[in-house]
Amino acid sequence: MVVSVAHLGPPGTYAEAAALAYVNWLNQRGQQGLLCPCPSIAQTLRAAAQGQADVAVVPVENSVEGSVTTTLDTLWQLDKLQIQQAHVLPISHALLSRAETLEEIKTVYSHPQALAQCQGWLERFLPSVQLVPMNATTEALKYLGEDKTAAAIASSRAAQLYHLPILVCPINDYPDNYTRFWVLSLQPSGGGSHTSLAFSVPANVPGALVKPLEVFASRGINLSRIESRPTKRSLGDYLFFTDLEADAREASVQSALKELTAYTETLKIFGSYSIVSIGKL
Ligand SMILES: O=C(O)C(=O)Cc1ccccc1
Repeated sequence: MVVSVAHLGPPGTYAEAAALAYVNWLNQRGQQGLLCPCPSIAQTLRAAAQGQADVAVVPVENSVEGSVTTTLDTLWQLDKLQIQQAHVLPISHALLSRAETLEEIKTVYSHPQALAQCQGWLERFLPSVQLVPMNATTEALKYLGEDKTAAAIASSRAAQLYHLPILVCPINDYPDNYTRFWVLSLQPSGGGSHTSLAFSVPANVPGALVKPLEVFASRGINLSRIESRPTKRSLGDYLFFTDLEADAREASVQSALKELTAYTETLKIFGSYSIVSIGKL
């Protein structure tokens, strides 16, 4: 069987690199993967949720810029996708352009995460350019051939794919720049070292968050991340995305999740999975 793997396109994105890492992992187990580029992160997740692709590979968190909020918000809405794996990828950004010098550049295109991860470099070396956010780091690359005043922030792999010169690399503000990607599908997750879930609390009262957290603390279950997102119902009303350093099949986690339902309004469990690291770490 060929596994179709939806990811943020056009080809050459960091999400595609993560999807390729997953396809490699499949190949080592005698399976084939087929890459399916999608126009946005939300559409990537929907492709898997609606069965147009077998799995979706999406960025979820960056070590410098934090959460990829579209991923968290779409996952909460879609409900039924389960995390199969996490991949951690080192991210090295390059400035791609047909310009010969930095002085010629008037516009820089990229994904908002990439623009944010290079903001210090951009302020220092290109303080007057117009920064244009795109759906993906590679979205503007096909236009760079015609316009010498345009540049884009993307990977060196993207530069090769689109036959574009690299003017400067790396340009990310922090050398230790990593992004975590999730591989999700409609299949039940296979278990592993981490469990991700999200919940809303019944009322905005003192202790509304302490109680759910105590459920884990009292059982010695470590949380590796907690991230709040607006419920979009009213100002100050939040969802809490939480990662546990434990497998949901462990008895202590099972009993914690059972108790948690008493202190939460809606609880969604996105599954237990292992983390695969790629490249230098
Ligand atoms: O646009 C891309 O290439 C993506 O995969 C999104 C992204 C952007 C910057 C860092 C990590 C992921």
